[in-house]
Amino acid sequence: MQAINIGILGLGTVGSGVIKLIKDHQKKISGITGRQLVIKRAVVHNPDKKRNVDLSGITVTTDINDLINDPDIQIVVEVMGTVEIAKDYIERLLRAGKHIITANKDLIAIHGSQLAELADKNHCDLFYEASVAGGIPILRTIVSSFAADRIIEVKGIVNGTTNYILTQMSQNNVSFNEALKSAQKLGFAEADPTNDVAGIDAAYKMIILTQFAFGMNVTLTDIKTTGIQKIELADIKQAEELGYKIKLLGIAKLIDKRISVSVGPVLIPASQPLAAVQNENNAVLVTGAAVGETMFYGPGAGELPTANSVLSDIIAVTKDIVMKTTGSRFNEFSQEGKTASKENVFYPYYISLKVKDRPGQMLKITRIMSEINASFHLIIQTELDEENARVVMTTHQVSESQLDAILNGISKLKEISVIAAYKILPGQQ
Ligand SMILES: NC(=O)C1=CN([C@@H]2O[C@H](COP(=O)(O)OP(=O)(O)OC[C@H]3O[C@@H](n4cnc5c(N)ncnc54)[C@H](OP(=O)(O)O)[C@@H]3O)[C@@H](O)[C@H]2O)C=CC1
Ligand SMILES: N[C@@H](CC=O)C(=O)O
Repeated sequence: MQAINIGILGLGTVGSGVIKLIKDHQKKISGITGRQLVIKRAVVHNPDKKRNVDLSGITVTTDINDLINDPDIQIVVEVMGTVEIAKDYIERLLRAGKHIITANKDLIAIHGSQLAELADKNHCDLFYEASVAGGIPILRTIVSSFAADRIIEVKGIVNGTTNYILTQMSQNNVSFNEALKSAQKLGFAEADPTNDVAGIDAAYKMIILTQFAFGMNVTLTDIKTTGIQKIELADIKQAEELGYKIKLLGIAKLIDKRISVSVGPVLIPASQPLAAVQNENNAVLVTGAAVGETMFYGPGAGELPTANSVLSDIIAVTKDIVMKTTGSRFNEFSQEGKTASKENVFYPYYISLKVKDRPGQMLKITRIMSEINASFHLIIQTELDEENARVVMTTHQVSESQLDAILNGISKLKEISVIAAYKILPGQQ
């Protein structure tokens, strides 16, 4: 049987998983593609590192030129991370005619369009199924199964690390730092987890989902992004008492033909399927004008689930090579898009405050709210100590600009500080 020789950049969590899956499932893959997949070379940072994967038959190097200049290598899998170095390597590999598969959402969210053009020019495939929601095959599903529908909204839990941390805090009373450490040990977190906890990783994934679902390009600056670093256990518990789970949620939706994308902690009614998504699992809800609401659920991070998505890309490229159809874009959908203005994006909110010298303070907040025609749904006050109370209020629907005005007004009050202001997803608790 003819071989397809593959190069791999990175032998960490995902790279090791790719090698294991190719070894374990070779017979099935050969049966489907008519080719034997051979990992020929790997590029790493430290070639002397002990690895928990069988590397027999693979030449390990630190020099990208060993892959670029090897005429036998047809496909290169980039699972090393970074933006600028990965971009430089991939550009050189594409110019050398190698097909590229990457799990790197940072790179695709920032430079995806440019790389897709270069891939076109060189008649190469550029696929990145693993870059969004790890093991859930969401990108190819949107491309193929939603091709005829008009997508109205895509929302989901698209970061495994933060969902793992929130689950551990809520169910096992584990501290934020301890939960983050376990997520790192289990291979869910990025090499530097800052982007995970700050919501940036989820925002990158929402950029890619927005391109696939709406054909529109947005950038990080278009996305209001809030992380989970400041979430307090008291708010997680308070939300639960009110019938909600707090999850880091990405939401992309069309409002009057304009796109609104946000990432942040959101209160989800406990009866909603998204509220039941635990640990490193992800879920993406795609709402189409014709099909209605659909949900895709599965592991959003981790060695083998992510490797499975990479393998689905490898198989797609291999089939294209066999059929001589390489060079078509992963996502062909593209249209002009403008971002929705803050006046037009409405949600109810959960606002948690620390209030000193209580008498009279609530009146000041009521005044701020009534000045902009906003109203409370409920107010709960709990004692923190002799001087301070935690006041939690939920609002009726307010626009993002009204919310800004409320928070801005409160920030001018000496006695009150804002602990949290999170969207509430409408629905039955
Ligand atoms: N982990 C996960 O669950 C998921 C990860 N991803 C994405 O997949 C990619 C890889 O993630 P993951 O496997 O977790 O990362 P790891 O940190 O576990 O592994 C990174 C690998 O890349 C190598 N590497 C890093 N920088 C360089 C460099 N400059 N030159 C050569 N080699 C380099 C490292 O070498 P060495 O081992 O020698 O240090 C290591 O083998 C990232 O883009 C990530 O965002 C996507 C979905 C899920
Ligand atoms: N760090 C990411 C890995 C997958 O994309 C996450 O936690 O989701």
